Amino acid sequence: VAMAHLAGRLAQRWCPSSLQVISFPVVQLHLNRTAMRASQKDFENAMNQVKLLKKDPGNEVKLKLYSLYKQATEGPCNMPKPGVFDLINKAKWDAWNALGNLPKETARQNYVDLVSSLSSSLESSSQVEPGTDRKSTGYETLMVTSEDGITKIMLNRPTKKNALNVEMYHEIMHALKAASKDDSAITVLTGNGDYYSSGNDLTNFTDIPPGGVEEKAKNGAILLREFVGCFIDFPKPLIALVNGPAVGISVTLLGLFDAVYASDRATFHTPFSHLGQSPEGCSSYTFPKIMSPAKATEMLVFGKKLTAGEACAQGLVTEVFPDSTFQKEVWTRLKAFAKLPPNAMRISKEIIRNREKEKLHAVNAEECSVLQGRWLSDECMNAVVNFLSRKSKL
Ligand SMILES: CCCCCCCCCCC/C=C/C(=O)SCCNC(=O)CCNC(=O)[C@H](O)C(C)(C)COP(=O)(O)OP(=O)(O)OC[C@H]1O[C@@H](n2cnc3c(N)ncnc32)[C@H](O)[C@@H]1OP(=O)(O)O
Repeated sequence: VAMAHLAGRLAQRWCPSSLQVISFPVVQLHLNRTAMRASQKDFENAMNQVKLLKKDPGNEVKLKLYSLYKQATEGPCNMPKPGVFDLINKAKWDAWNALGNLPKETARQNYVDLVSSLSSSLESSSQVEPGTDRKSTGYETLMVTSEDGITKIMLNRPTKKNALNVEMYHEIMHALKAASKDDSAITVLTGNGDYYSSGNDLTNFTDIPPGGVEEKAKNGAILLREFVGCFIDFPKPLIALVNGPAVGISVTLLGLFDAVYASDRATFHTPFSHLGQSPEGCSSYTFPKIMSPAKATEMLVFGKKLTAGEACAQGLVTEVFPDSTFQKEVWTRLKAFAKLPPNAMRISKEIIRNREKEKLHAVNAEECSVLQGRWLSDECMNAVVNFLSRKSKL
């Protein structure tokens, strides 16, 4: 009740004059002209574009804009944390602080990318006919952009370390289906902020439907099976850019990608036993094949966290880059890949992957069915309650 009350107060304070939060970074603009770089002009243009947005992009996006602006202009957050009752400033501080040591240049680029995706999605969503699926143009939990033959799907809940809530599972499936049909040659999945993803959002376990926990677990297994199925069936080269730590399902899915590039800040952690759960994303099959059964056991059963270097040595990661040059180096490479003949790439992927597809779908079905049982276990319920009660979320 207290949380709902706080959320209501936040919404009341933020909703009225649509762009209240995003106007803040704009009026506080103090450009450090001596530090100008190539993208400074884009950054300034993006700030102007923000003022012209016709629709309110929502509080989560406005906080994102605010935090990227602060990171791009001032660097990592070193302000004292506002008190718990200073709700708006605390939310802003949290968003900025969540960016950790994200370099100023990357923050500036992310700000520009975010504004560009907003401008196109909010403009075109105002043109869609009534009844058209709004998610084909605007996403709540993702930033999807397509240029230079590359569709980029960016997980966009940085203040929650890009944890996958139910909406995000649906939006990723939607984005993958759209990317499989668009005219891009390759598709990239990455994370916004300091994390790639912290895996399944543990609050997914909290809203229990009238049918009780059994119904919840059954629906969860159906959703998970469909979600992983989209990765198994994805027809174009699918590349993960692991920009920071990855946890749980965001790690296991990597076995279904065609290439995995990681920043040296990334770590790979699958604490399934700690959570009373079991492996998914076909990792019970792909990981032993990729890295040997014993190494897979260390990760999937004992929850050993790997550095990017270790994950690369074990074949889960294709190549590791220093964080400071990660974005520049991988995007140069991806742009070159995207110029290759797209049909040849699809066909080559097909021949590499297709003979495994049936097996992967069977593994996926089995893993989901086992997890459905785990979600009802005391071990799992206790672990989720422990996480959520850590900060009085229950
Ligand atoms: C029956 C249910 C059906 C469900 C629907 C289908 C589900 C399919 C499920 C597929 C199976 C997937 C399995 C997994 O992925 S297992 C892995 C789950 N993830 C975790 O256990 C990670 C939990 N998070 C953490 O340990 C830490 O947050 C982390 C180490 C990632 C970062 O720590 P740090 O101290 O740096 O930051 P905070 O903890 O303060 O995090 C910032 C805020 O983000 C929230 N957060 C982060 N991760 C999650 C998460 N996974 N779930 C929910 N919330 C998360 C965190 O609470 C903070 O929020 P506040 O600022 O509001 O406090």
